[in-house]
Amino acid sequence: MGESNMEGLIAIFKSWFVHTVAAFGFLYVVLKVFRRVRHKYGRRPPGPPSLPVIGQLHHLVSGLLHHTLAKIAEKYGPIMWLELGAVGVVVVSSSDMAREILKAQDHIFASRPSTLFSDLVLGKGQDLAFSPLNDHFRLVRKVYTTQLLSQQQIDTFKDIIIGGTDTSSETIVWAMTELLRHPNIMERLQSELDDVIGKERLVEEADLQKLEYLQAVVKETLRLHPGVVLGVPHFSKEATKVAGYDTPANTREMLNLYAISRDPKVWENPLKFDPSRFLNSPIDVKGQHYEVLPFGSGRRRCPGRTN
Ligand code: HEM
Repeated sequence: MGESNMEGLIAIFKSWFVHTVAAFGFLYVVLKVFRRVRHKYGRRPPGPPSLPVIGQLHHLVSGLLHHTLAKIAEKYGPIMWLELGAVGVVVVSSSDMAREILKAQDHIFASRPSTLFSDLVLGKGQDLAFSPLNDHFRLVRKVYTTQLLSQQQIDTFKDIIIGGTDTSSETIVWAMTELLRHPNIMERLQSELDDVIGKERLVEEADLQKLEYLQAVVKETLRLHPGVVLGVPHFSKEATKVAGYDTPANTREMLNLYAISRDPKVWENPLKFDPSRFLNSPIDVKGQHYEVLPFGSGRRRCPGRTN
């Protein structure tokens, strides 16, 4: 091998060496930056592709929000991370994830976000529904449940309580709609009322225990048509982990109550209005069973829910 060939080989080796070292150096820096970013933001729940500035807002512009979110969840799973402009939102669409948020980590997720509406109209979290989780909340909640919503007070204030009028009347309208759509169910309900109450008097609260089928009709109505389809937004001040994913501090949580109670993995024939699924079933709608949560659950569950 001539001297010039040898020099050529050395030059190639040097250039290869320099490039390899540079490539490793670059990789090292990239990994360091990636690690730092990952450390800061963690492993977020999955979600649809986002755009600069608006985040994932463009996925939500058409259709009803709870329908759209249910559709997106079919692809990305029961816990999703959405950035709506500058606002980070965790969207929950299954009973297992709801149990995690409303039970296992209720102490972290039980606050409420401040919104323009709650600040301007409701006086910066002074009302119960939008109060952050603080001493004021605990006091108002106690007064609400022990004084304002005691049976005696309900009888007095029945017509002036604003919080639940829309939800309650909507539920009645949905029940009537489903009964008109299903004459056989209407007949069965009428025959229960005839047997237990008769035709001479109206139903009283004390009768409800004996009206099993009526209770099942109400539960099935609330399952298919929860009055507050996306619940009231929750807010977490602390960073935490849910199902192995990192959720950062100052995040809103949206519970798609509509999607949860129509989950085909939990409910057989979920779109069918069938009150008999609640007969002889331990599943109730009061917030202990995460398969159906029309009143939410945990610290922020609806205080207007009666027994
Ligand atoms: C069918 C009727 C109703 C439905 C479906 C319903 C549903 C709900 C839901 C889903 C929540 C949010 C729970 C959560 O954040 O986890 C809620 C909260 C609330 N509801 Fe109801 N509700 C109904 C009737 C009522 C009535 C009659 C009242 C008042 C008398 C009422 C007062 C409230 C209040 C004050 C909150 C906020 C509680 C808090 O943030 O601590 N609701 N309701």
